[in-house]
Formats: sequence, C-alpha cells, structure tokens
Amino acid sequence: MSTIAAFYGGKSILITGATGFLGKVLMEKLFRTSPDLKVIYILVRPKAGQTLQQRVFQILDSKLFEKVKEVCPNVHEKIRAIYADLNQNDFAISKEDMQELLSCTNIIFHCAATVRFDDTLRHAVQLNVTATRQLLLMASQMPKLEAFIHISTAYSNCNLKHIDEVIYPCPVEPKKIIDSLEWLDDAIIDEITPKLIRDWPNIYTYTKALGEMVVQQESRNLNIAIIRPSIVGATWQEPFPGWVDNINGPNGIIIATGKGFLRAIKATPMAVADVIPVDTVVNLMLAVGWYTAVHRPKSTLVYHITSGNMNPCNWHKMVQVLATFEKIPFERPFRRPNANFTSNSFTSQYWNAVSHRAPAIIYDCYLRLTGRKPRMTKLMNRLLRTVSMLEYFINRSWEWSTYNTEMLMSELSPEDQRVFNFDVRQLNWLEYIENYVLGVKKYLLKEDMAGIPKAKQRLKRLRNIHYLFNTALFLIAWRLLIARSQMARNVWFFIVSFCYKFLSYFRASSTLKV
Ligand SMILES: CCCCCCCCCCCCCCCCCC(=O)SCCNC(=O)CCNC(=O)[C@H](O)C(C)(C)COP(=O)(O)OP(=O)(O)OC[C@H]1O[C@@H](n2cnc3c(N)ncnc32)[C@H](O)[C@@H]1OP(=O)(O)O
Ligand SMILES: NC(=O)C1=CN([C@@H]2O[C@H](COP(=O)(O)OP(=O)(O)OC[C@H]3O[C@@H](n4cnc5c(N)ncnc54)[C@H](OP(=O)(O)O)[C@@H]3O)[C@@H](O)[C@H]2O)C=CC1
Repeated sequence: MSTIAAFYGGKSILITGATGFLGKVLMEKLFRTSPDLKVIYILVRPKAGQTLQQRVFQILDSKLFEKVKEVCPNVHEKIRAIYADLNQNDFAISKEDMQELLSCTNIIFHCAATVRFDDTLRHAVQLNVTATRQLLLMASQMPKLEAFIHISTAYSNCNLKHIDEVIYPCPVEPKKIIDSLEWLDDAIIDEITPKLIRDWPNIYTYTKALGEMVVQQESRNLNIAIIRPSIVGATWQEPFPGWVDNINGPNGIIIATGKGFLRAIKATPMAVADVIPVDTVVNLMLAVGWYTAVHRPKSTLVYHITSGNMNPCNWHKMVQVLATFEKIPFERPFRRPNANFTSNSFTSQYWNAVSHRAPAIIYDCYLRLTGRKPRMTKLMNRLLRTVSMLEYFINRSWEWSTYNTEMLMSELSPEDQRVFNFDVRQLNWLEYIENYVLGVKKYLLKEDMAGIPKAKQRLKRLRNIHYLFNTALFLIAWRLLIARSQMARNVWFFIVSFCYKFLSYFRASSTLKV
C-alpha cells in the first residue's frame, strides 16, 4: 500500500484554483489514489453563467474523471464547492463556510493565480500576492492544518540564469506594493509598472516572485512548501496520456501551428524546452504534501519540478510536432502546417510579413469579395502578439537545481515512487509530443478521429495549391523580369536553347539505339 495514498485517507483538503488546469488533475489523482479521503473543499466563483454546482458537475462529467467514478462512485459527495472570490476581502466566503474551513482543513494546496502575462499589476498583485497573504492568515487560524503547499513557477526568478531552491528577495517589499496600490490610480500604476518589474519579462512572473516572498514572510509556524513547475504540459501517463484543457503555454502554439496559421517562430532551436507534464507536477505536489506534514522540515522548502536538468529536450526536437501533424492532422487547416525557426530578428520580421500577414490579407480580400466579414488579419495580429509574449521563454535556457526534489524522491518507498512518479528521466519526448498533439486534437479542439482521412485529403489539396501558387508566382516574377532586363532575357534564351539542345541530343541518341 502506498504510504502517501494512505496519508490522504480521512483528510479534509482545501484546494484553490481547482477549476484550473493543474487543479483538476490534482483532484482527479487525489480521488483515484485516496478514495477514502474525507472531503475536498474547493474555492470556486460562478463563471460564464454557470453556478458553482454546475461547474463542479461539468468537471466531474468530463473524460478526465472517468476512472475516478469507478474507484470512488460517491465522488460528488466528497467535493464541497465553497463560493469564494479571491479578489475580494476575506474571499467573500460566508461566515458558516469560513468556520467549517477553519475548523476542518488538514492540507491546503494553493494553485489559484492569474497566469496571464498581460494582466494589470493591480489585478495580478491582488490574486498572486494579496490573496496568498490572506490565505496564509486563514491557514494560521486552522488548528488541524498539517501542511500548506504553495504553487509558484520555475520562472518566478527568470531574471536569473541559475536558480536554486531558495526564495530570492524582490527589490521592493510586497507589503509596500500592496499598500501603494491601494491609493495609486491606474494611470500612475501603468507608468511605474516597468520600473517595478525591472528585468522580469512580465507582470505574471514578477507577481509570482512577490507571492513567494509573502509566503516566506507570513509563514509563522506553519508547515509550508513551495513548488515551482516549469512549463506545464499535457498529461504524460495519468489518468491517460495527452490530456489538456486550456490554450496556455505550448497548447495555443500547437493549435496555431497545426491549423497552419503559425509558420515561423523566433526561437533558439538549441534552447531547452522545459516542458513538464501536469501529472508529474501533481505527483510531486502530493508527495510534498505528505512529506511536509509528516517530516515537518524546519524551514520552508522549495521544490523545482523541471525537465531540463534530468531529461533535456530542446525546441528543435519540439518541431517533431510537425511530423505528428502529417499523421494526425487537425481539421480545416488554413494552410499546410510548417514552421521555420529563426533566432534572427530581421528574418523573423520577414517571415511575419511573408508567411503571416500577407496570407491573412489575401484571405481577407477573398472574404470581402465573397461578401463575408474579413477576420484573418485581426486573428493573425492577435496570434503574433501572443507569440511575441512567449518569445522570451523560447529563446533562453535556465538551470534549476533540484536537490530538494531529488532528496524527496529518495525518501519515497518503491511503491510511492511508482504511484507518485515524478522522475522525468523515464519520459520519452517523441512519444510524449505525439500524445500531446493527439490530446490537443481530442480534448481541446474536440475533433473526431474519424475525420482524419478527410483532413489528410485537405492537406494534400493545400499542398497542391501551395505548389501551384508558388509556380504561378515564379512565372509572373520571371515574366516581369524578362520584360525589363536584357540580362534576364539572355539567361532565359540560354536556358531554353540549352534545354532544346539537350532534348534533341536525347532524341537523336535514342533513335540511334533503335
Ligand atoms: C513549431 C513547433 C512548436 C512547438 C511548440 C512550441 C511551443 C512554444 C510555447 C512556449 C511556451 C512558453 C510559456 C512559458 C510559460 C512560463 C511558465 C508559467 O508559469 S506560465 C503559465 C501559463 N500562462 C500562460 O501560458 C499565459 C499566456 N497567455 C496569455 O497571457 C494570454 O493568452 C495572451 C496575453 C498571450 C493573449 O491574450 P488574448 O489575446 O487576450 O487572448 P486570450 O487568452 O483571452 O484567448 C484567446 C482566444 O482563445 C480562446 N480560448 C481561451 N481558452 C480557451 C480554451 N480552453 N479552449 C478554446 N479556446 C479558448 C478565447 O476565448 C479567445 O478567443 P475569443 O474569445 O477572442 O474568440
Ligand atoms: N500552466 C502552467 O504552465 C504553469 C502554471 N503554474 C502555476 O500553477 C498554478 C495553476 O495554474 P493553471 O492551473 O495552469 O492555471 P489556470 O489558469 O488553469 O487556473 C487558475 C485557477 O485560479 C482560479 N482563479 C483565478 N482567479 C480567481 C479568483 N478571483 N477567485 C477564485 N479563483 C480564481 C481559476 O478559477 P476560474 O476557473 O474561476 O477562472 C482557476 O481555477 C498557478 O499558480 C500557476 O502560477 C506554474 C508554472 C507553469
């Protein structure tokens, strides 16, 4: 029997961000491996016209939870959705709910965050910093609390090249920032934001760093651990390979490439693509929860869950996705999937003009001519903006030390190492990437596998159109050149007479043989 799975039996667990990508996989694994847990409290807000209960039902009815329903048939009774908005004071939790949370919670997994790179500083600080402080304050009033696990990101210190498993101080104290945001108006905040975030690439990574500082400063006597995953990708093994459900990180790029919108990207091919499967992150989270509660380390331990130092894959290898698109094409692609990597800014601008903007403009002209509303240029601009925000991460490599993560691995029994496996050395990248693309097609785009032959036919047609278009373009350009340049004319006559002579010789020699 797994010690970790047994540890969660009978426990009351509080999860923030349970409706997010990581949160759902965390809940799934908890229910599947510890079906005898007492309750999982999740802090949820109503969204997109759905009530809390509707949101919970939608999650439990998804394919992700199919195995859970077999192992834990009364899973609906074990989830307690609590109305909460982390943007508000006391999270807007009712008195009764708060009382129950304070008196019953044994373990907290704090996953909620805004992960948008372009959020406003005010909102990102509220969610990634102030809400963390508020949750720690709540945690300090929980008599039964055994561990508080805070999810940060491996990029919270991406302004450094080598990152250790320690909490680095930020230049400005989080408290000062929280206080000043209370009275500064939005225009001034926008003006000072670049000065505050300095060499961090965006508000997200900066506020995650502030969040870690808050954890350190407000830890009181709590048993706390911080987990820093790198780029969280689709599931590797559990509950099945390739599960994804949002367009963040590589997912949106995979869709844009597979649908033929994105044909070139400014990336350093040899830079490490530090993707880490979401189930691996969740396994570490559960192992850390157990270790922190049982072994009670004297200080707050930070755990890196990254792939680069143990089983590196670079962006060049990630282009394997292209080969996968041949086997498993996405439906209705705009162009044939192809991607050029360039680390040169000038070449990148060139590709943007030729491979992205020009086809979008041509397509919009076609839409206009056929009486439809043009939309491709707008979509392309949005895509290029997104790609430009991700460029920072695909043109650099970082080194993350993993002493604590390795130490934890060695503390686990062989059974726990199997059930809560976070050893990425066993991961086969090519297989993972193929399953990832398949997962994006099935679970994110919700495309039917039966449509693959049709999609392949369309790819063939697009390839023929591509060749035809290029040939026509070449002939037009050549015709124009011949009309204007004597030298081009000479070259043309030379080529034609050479071909003619070659053909005559070939014909003559074959007649002789007969
Ligand atoms: C060639 C080979 C390629 C190989 C692969 C290469 C991969 C490279 C990837 C590199 C990734 C690097 C990531 C680094 C991450 C750092 C680690 C972290 O902690 S970071 C943690 C991770 N954080 C990040 O990765 C955040 C990065 N992303 C962002 O910050 C923002 O998306 C943005 C600012 C980039 C764009 O903002 P904006 O332009 O406002 O766009 P929106 O966001 O609002 O959405 C656009 C559209 O999509 C719709 N839609 C949404 N969801 C779904 C869905 N589930 N289903 C379907 N659709 C969905 C949505 O409805 C909207 O459509 P519409 O309503 O207009 O019709
Ligand atoms: N995905 C990645 O690549 C990486 C993620 N991380 C970290 O992992 C954690 C989880 O990320 P991930 O699952 O990908 O993110 P998601 O965006 O998928 O999920 C974010 C979660 O936070 C919740 N949330 C946001 N705002 C509020 C609010 N005001 N009140 C209540 N809940 C709120 C969301 O709820 P709702 O559904 O209502 O919006 C959602 O459940 C984050 O801390 C992130 O920093 C770290 C490294 C990489």
